[in-house]
Amino acid sequence: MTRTPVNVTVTGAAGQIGYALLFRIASGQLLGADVPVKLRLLEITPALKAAEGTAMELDDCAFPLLQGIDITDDPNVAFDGTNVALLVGARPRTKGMERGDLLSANGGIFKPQGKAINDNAADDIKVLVVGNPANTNALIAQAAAPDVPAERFTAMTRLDHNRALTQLAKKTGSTVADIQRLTIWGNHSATQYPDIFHATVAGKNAAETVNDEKWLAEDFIPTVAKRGAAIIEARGASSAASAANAAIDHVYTWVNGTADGDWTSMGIPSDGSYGVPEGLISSFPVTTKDGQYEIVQGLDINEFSRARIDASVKELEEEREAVRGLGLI
Ligand SMILES: NC(=O)c1ccc[n+]([C@@H]2O[C@H](COP(=O)([O-])OP(=O)(O)OC[C@H]3O[C@@H](n4cnc5c(N)ncnc54)[C@H](O)[C@@H]3O)[C@@H](O)[C@H]2O)c1
Ligand SMILES: O=C(O)C[C@H](O)C(=O)O
Repeated sequence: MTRTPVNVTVTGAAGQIGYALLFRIASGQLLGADVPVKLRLLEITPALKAAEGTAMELDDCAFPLLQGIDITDDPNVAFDGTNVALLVGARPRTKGMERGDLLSANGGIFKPQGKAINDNAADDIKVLVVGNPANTNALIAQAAAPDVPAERFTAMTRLDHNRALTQLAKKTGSTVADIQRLTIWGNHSATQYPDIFHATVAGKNAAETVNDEKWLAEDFIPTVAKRGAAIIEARGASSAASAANAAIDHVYTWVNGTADGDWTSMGIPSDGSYGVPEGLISSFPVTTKDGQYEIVQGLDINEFSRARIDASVKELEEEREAVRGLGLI
């Protein structure tokens, strides 16, 4: 039976992440190896020609699942009938900046895009915000889309999750496949909290296996939280292939489900769980099934974790106040 193609919109399609992302979407890695896709590429006018070049290369791959590519600088066209929207297009930070420094530069992009999603997208729209500061940009887009269920707007902390998996695997001499139930809490920023207290390595509690609070506080957490800056320092440009990979992972897991007994991390609107004020888009441990996610409930949060979750949530509240002040929500 022929399946109806899923419309996938990628903003910032001519950028670094766009280039690493589009070919993987078209090859079936975003939604599944049997799901045909139509791509919509949104760019600013001066970058349309570059986006056309990428589309030519997509054509030249002859991907069996790719059933069309539209390129536009009009958000209303880009989000028309869209089922999955990847909001990547935004200015990346450069050396010495924090992601929050991008609030006013990038915040203005997400309000009109949120409105265009509200007015044009398909009823089952799922949105992933990658452009930084991702959590608060997701909040801005969501606020501009009152007709779309709030929980469809998510922000990417899967890159942080993947970074934490690898650091923990290295420390414990295991592989990432041995690790389950790791959590990123809070903001995709230097205040984020990668939590290993509920994680397992080969079935054993990760924090007990590591048994080294100094490493946790002084090595693991800062390495994960500041990895984006370390990549910028090393590459002279922000992460691109690993960010695209995380975007693929985020949507694939949202649509296709988490493995039994495991969970993942997603930036999602808080329902008040774990003391995170309702409505803030904060990272939580989530399970997914049938295209829906649920926050993992009932985890014991120790003092070490509580202080760090609270600090990141405080930053999210400050960002929310800042964008309120800018009239973006
Ligand atoms: N959440 C994460 O984990 C994560 C990881 C890596 C990068 N990022 C962020 O992703 C964003 C993109 O990074 P990049 O390296 O691809 O940047 P880039 O500069 O290479 O590309 C950005 C693209 O967005 C386009 N763009 C700008 N305004 C737009 C608009 N209004 N509509 C559509 N397109 C628009 C630009 O023309 C450019 O082609 C940055 O904000 C970066 O900080 C987030
Ligand atoms: O750090 C950045 O500015 C880019 C991205 O958010 C990352 O985490 O690599």
